[in-house]
Amino acid sequence: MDLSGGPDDAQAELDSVEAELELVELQITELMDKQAELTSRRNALLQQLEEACDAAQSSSSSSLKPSKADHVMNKQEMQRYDRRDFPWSEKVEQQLKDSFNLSKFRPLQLRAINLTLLGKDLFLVMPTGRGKSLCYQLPAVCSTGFTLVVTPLVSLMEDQIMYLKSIDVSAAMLNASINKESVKTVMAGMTDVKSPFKLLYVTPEKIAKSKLFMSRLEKAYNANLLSRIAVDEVHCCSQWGHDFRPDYKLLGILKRQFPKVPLLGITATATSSVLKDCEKILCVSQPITLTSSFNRTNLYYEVRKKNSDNEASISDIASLINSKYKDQSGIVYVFSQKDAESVSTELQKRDILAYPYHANMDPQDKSRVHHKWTSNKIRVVVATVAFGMGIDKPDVRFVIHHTISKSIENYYQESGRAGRDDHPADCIVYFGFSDIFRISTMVVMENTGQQKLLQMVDYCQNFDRCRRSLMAVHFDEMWNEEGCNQMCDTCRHAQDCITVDITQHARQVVQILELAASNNEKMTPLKLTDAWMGKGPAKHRKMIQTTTLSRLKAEAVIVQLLLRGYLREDFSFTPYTTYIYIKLGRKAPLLKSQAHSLTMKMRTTESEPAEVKAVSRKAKAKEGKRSVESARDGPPDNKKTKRDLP
Ligand SMILES: Nc1ncnc2c1ncn2[C@H]1C[C@H](O)[C@@H](COP(=O)(O)OP(=O)(O)OP(=O)(O)O)O1
Ligand SMILES: [Mg+2]
Ligand SMILES: [Zn+2]
Repeated sequence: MDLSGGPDDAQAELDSVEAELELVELQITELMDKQAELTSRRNALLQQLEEACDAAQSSSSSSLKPSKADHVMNKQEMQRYDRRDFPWSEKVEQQLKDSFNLSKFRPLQLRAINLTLLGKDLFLVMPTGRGKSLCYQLPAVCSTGFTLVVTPLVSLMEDQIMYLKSIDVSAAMLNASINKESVKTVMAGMTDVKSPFKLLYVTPEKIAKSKLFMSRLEKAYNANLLSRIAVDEVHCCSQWGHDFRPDYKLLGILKRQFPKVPLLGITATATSSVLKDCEKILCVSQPITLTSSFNRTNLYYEVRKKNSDNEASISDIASLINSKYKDQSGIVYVFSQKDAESVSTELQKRDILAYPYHANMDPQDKSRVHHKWTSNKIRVVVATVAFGMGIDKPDVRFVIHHTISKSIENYYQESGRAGRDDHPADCIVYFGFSDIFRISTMVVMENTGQQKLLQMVDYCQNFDRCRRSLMAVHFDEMWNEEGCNQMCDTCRHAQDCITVDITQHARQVVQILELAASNNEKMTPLKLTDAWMGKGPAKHRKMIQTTTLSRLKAEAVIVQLLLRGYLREDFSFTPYTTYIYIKLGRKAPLLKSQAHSLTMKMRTTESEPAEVKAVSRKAKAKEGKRSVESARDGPPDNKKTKRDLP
């Protein structure tokens, strides 16, 4: 080894080699991520092709195929459970009309009902508002004994019991608000061969904590009176589901103690990995999973930029409600209880009959608001997520998010309150930069909280892909772009979007953060944007290149850099609050390479500052070969600023 230049030179070269190695490793990681993404896409397509071939073969050949296990049946094999010649079919049809006053089944309902009546364990994944409850209510009415229904919320139970009473189906519930006398009556009814109720609703806590209840269940089981177990909102079993509830974890006892009773797990929002987890927790082996498309075809999805001025943002919402949705019923979702109070007051000031709803209100006040809204005495409920599962008003014409949801699953559930009568309805999110960080501090403790929030941000920041296609990813669904039918803003306004080169912008942001780090200064998202826009302290302005992008665009670039890993959030906890700072992400060093370039999609509807240039096809083709010259393509030197970075 030649150390003739002395140890200092060697050290300097070693540093530079190490820096370069780090860069190469990053590039390899990026390529490997891309490879994983493409491989998974290829596998999904191969599976789709295989299924299509299977289907073609089975319809063209009359010979019997070797029968597969039920839980891996393909679509054609599943169709035999849509028949109407089972021993119970006549009764099922009759009850559908006579008790439930419905004329026909919606997709998958009959299949689910036949499968559970055949005694199969079943997971049913169906979009919000599509009628999952019927899949256990109707079998309950057609079976001897009673169906045990596990439900996460007392309010859900009460709603269902109220509804069942109204159609003369006998149902009972056990929860903390039931008096001792009624508990006794219900417990006695569980083993009464005359079955005074067809459905018994309980919370998971009841099963986990009441030995008396478990012993009654056992008696009912031995007397063949426990006909079925339905676990509603089954995703609550899994830590990976968005509404995890610890007591759901103990429900495995049901299948272990009562193995002969068919179990029906129901949800609108479980991914396949969540379902696998639920399967383990509930101790069901290889249940049949019925999944209907998550797609609610009558819902129009749209994202709007939220005005950073609070008053103005509420005025935007109010004028929308007062014009497009005049006299119609809707929900405005907000971030906090405080927001629920203040936004509803502001909407009232603007002539909208709006009331707040949140977890901290008296139960009577909550049910009063719910009731008045259901009976159209008030038009708008301004609610936190407490107003969600089980809200079943058919004619909700709009669900507006004043603040983004904390995950796509949550958004799907919340927006799913709209249009349950199958008539068109709108789901609109107001997407604001500072809201991202408000929610971030709330979800920081959750294992996958940050990741899920960023997926929601990605949904909002996206301008070119169909909003439904982004949701499909979360429900493991293969998405065919035609399925949207122009029912989202990106499909409807696809032409309003261009690709812009943001490499130079990204470098400027990175430089600001490097400078801040060298001064031991922490940058909040607001401070970073201000500094970049030349609104920071004068001493900084001399040292950094400020941007001529509009604030909205500058924020969009920062969000994009966060989403792509060039920036990251960093949290600092005090006993009173959590602070959020922006730091360099793991991909930031890639920007050191002149060949590296970054693009993003932007809306053209807002006027474009000169330096954000659309990337032409030609330029894109050259992207791989970008060099020092293209780095000079950046913004013209801003007169106010001087480049003086270390
Ligand atoms: N076959 C049908 N025909 C017409 N309406 C139906 C049918 N089945 C159910 N419904 C109605 C009844 C309810 O008002 C509405 C929603 O049903 P429900 O069972 O509460 O939805 P869900 O449980 O799938 O939604 P969520 O996920 O929000 O709980 O649909
Ligand atoms: Mg339901
Ligand atoms: Zn679309």
